[in-house]
Amino acid sequence: MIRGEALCKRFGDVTALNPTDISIGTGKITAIMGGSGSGKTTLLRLLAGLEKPTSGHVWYGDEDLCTMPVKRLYELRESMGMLFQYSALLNSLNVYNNVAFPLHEHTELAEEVIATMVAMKLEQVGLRGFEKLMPSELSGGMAKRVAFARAMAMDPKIVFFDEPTSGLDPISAGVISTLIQETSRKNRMTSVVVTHDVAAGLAIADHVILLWQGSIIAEGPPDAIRESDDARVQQFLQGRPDGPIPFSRSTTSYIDDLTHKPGTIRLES
Ligand SMILES: Nc1ncnc2c1ncn2[C@@H]1O[C@H](COP(=O)(O)OP(=O)(O)OP(=O)(O)O)[C@@H](O)[C@H]1O
Repeated sequence: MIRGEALCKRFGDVTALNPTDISIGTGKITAIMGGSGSGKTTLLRLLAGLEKPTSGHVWYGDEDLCTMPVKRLYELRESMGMLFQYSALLNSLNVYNNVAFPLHEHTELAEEVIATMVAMKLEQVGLRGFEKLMPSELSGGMAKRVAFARAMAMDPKIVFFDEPTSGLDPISAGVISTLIQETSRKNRMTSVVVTHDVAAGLAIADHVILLWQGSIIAEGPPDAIRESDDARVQQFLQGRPDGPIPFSRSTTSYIDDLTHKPGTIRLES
């Protein structure tokens, strides 16, 4: 179980995440959803230990990620996989070496063992036989699948996915969602998925967390979220432009900005 306790993150004047308590169930898929700028990626990065909270704790069992020695953090990272929005493949390495990268970095395994493991991971994502291609020769969907294979290379216990389906056509997005779901179930893997894709999030998750302006406004199993009577939740689920969630995030008066009143944005002269 991963547990965020009073987790809070501020960037200067911006509060990305208000103090938040959150539990991520072991072996479950948790989808973190919410509008743009609601704090999803910030929460994911805090849970993965990629960002330090302004205050609060991230507990992995009884160990606090935020205060543990760096050596222990690196050990823990070896049991984590990450798949980011922009695949982040290493451009100078072919598909084989991209997938093998964590195995080369973190293990002493013989190359033939690594080759077997890479073949298994590429088979899982339907790309066995594409080992020699370079990232520049892959479509967006293929690159995501290679990134998925790489994230799975070390058979992680926990995987963090940040917008795994963004920018993909519906079929490629469906392939990635199915891979997340099947791999999580088969390997009893803990998955945390940040997504804008409401349908995919609700379809694959065991538990959904819905954020708005840095706070959790709803959480629970997908059915409970679907049936929520919170107007903000329904506006988000239905993708309606009008409702309690405003389109504009500006806090200053438009007229004041246009007339350059003191305290509003000014152009450099
Ligand atoms: N490194 C940073 N420096 C300053 N502000 C940041 C930084 N990262 C995030 N923020 C701010 O924190 C808030 C939450 O950002 P975050 O990226 O977590 O939102 P999000 O829900 O993932 O948005 P999106 O879906 O658009 O990616 C936003 O107002 C954003 O501008």
